[in-house]
Amino acid sequence: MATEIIVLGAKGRMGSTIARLADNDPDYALCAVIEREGNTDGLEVYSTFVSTNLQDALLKYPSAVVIDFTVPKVSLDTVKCCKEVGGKAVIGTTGFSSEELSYLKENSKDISLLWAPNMSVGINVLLKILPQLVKILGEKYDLEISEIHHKFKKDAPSGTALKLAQCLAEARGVDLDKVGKFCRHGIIGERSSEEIGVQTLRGGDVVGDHTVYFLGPGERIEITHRAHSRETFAQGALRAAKWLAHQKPGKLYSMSDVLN
Ligand SMILES: NC(=O)C1=CN([C@@H]2O[C@H](COP(=O)(O)OP(=O)(O)OC[C@H]3O[C@@H](n4cnc5c(N)ncnc54)[C@H](O)[C@@H]3O)[C@@H](O)[C@H]2O)C=CC1
Ligand SMILES: O=C(O)C1=N[C@H](C(=O)O)C[C@H](O)C1
Repeated sequence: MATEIIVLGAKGRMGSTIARLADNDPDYALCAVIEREGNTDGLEVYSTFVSTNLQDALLKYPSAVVIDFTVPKVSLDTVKCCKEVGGKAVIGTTGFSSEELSYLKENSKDISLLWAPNMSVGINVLLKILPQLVKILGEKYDLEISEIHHKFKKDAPSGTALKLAQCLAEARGVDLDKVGKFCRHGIIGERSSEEIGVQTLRGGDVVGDHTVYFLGPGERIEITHRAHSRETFAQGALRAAKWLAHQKPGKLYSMSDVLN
């Protein structure tokens, strides 16, 4: 049976990619496309329910999974709405504060909720193998991350870079809030061995590049993931929705649960 989908932020770079793919794939039924008020022009191309109100769409299609790639404030409202009406949601939005992420976790006890800052297979496989590299290479290898994104991106560092940094910190058994180095400028002194640097570049139309560096004595390893197209994230989001449609609430799911 086709998985019913509601796409929120349907005119965005990600929302439009997801809506187009879902509309052309018999495994999915695009039940509704939602945009902010004053920004729905052109959405009639999908021949589906067009609205500025998620609650209306969820009441009409109670079994549908909401896919939300918008901004943090809107995604928090999505969670609230799903809780009130009884919906499920896949959230790809990044830039949440730690309090906002706690809100997602808290509500995942009551609604089926998945959040992942990067829905590509490649990044999620990388997250699985990084801890092994950290442990094998040991303390002599300094850990750094860089990310490049298009000039329209609003949050920094990227959600993926933060997730990668979190993964490295956990593998080393340290607290990212203490060892994360998000800016270097001026006479900063020598690098400490425990710090994990995260650097941001912005420009042009880069879809999303992430590099993890292991900088050791006499050598270095650089592992780079480059997204060639937003379709790689969109396919991940659709796969996550298909999976989430059959999950009960209980925890804040992530892509590692889907790809298991
Ligand atoms: N998890 C992942 O794999 C990925 C996550 N992202 C994240 O997804 C988010 C969106 O990225 P883009 O699509 O590039 O942004 P975008 O700015 O192109 O799209 C956001 C869309 O949300 C709409 N929107 C705003 N308020 C709304 C409301 N109240 N109701 C309905 N729609 C509303 C906007 O009008 C816009 O069309 C960002 O946080 C980005 O970092 C982006 C790519 C992949
Ligand atoms: O805003 C984007 O474009 C992207 N955002 C995500 C992030 O913040 O990590 C994922 C991807 O790299 C594209």
